[in-house]
Amino acid sequence: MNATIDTASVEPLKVGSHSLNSRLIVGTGKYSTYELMGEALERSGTDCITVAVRRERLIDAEGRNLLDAIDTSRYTLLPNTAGCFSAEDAVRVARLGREILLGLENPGASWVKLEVLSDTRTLLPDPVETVKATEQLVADGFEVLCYTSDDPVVARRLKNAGAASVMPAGSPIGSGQGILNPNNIRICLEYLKENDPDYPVIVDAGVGAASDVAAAMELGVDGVLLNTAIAHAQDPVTMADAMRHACIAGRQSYLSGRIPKRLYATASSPTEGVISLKKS
Ligand SMILES: CC(=O)[C@@H](O)[C@H](O)COP(=O)(O)O
Repeated sequence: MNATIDTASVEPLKVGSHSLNSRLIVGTGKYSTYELMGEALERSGTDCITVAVRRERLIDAEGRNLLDAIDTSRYTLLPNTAGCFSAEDAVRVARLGREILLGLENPGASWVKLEVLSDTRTLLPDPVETVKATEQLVADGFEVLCYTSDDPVVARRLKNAGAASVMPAGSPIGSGQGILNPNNIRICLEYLKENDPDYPVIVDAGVGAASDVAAAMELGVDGVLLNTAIAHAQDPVTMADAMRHACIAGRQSYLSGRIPKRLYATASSPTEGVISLKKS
């Protein structure tokens, strides 16, 4: 199956100096085998995949390097700082990721997905450390994509700190709860796109099913980043396909302009000039 056909029907996603054909960014963790991961990534139609830079995520139990299992000429890699709990740690890991990707001559060397977590139970982002790390990484020349909560005030701070994209969570990482607070995402969009309609806002984390991706895209976000919903699906490859369709459908639906919701019905066929039955 050719996974590139549908992506032509939506405009590219622009983030900093990068232009992506698919609006879906897919993670590389949690797959039972590298082979399954490769097939799912291909079927998702993505051209951008995110990779955790920490050694324990790059090298598996058999000593195989994740990057050897990926066709790095096909995807833009987005290194991420998963597993970091302080700005200092995240900045160090981001720099390490840049060195690795420079070695691979992958365009992903210029950017980083910043995750600075507060604790292992919730994996919620630490807003103070995230802002601090963003400032340092921007000063160091990175294009920073910030994983954050759906708090609009923090989202605005991150943009003001120079983030190339702000990525509010739909719900906690790996929880599969979908978009818990669409109104907060709406306010994030309003704050972040004020005077800057092309500023990229990407929902990152919490997706459980394809309908969550479509719902996020219909809110007007520019893309979705997800991992667990594909990797832990009973059939990851078919779920990847569903995610691809949902992302495109959600974007098209958003751009088409939905009808307003009404309390009462409006008839689908004309009520005027019809050889009429008696009105009751
Ligand atoms: C892969 C990655 O970067 C995750 O930390 C990300 O936030 C995705 O979350 P889900 O696994 O909930 O899709």
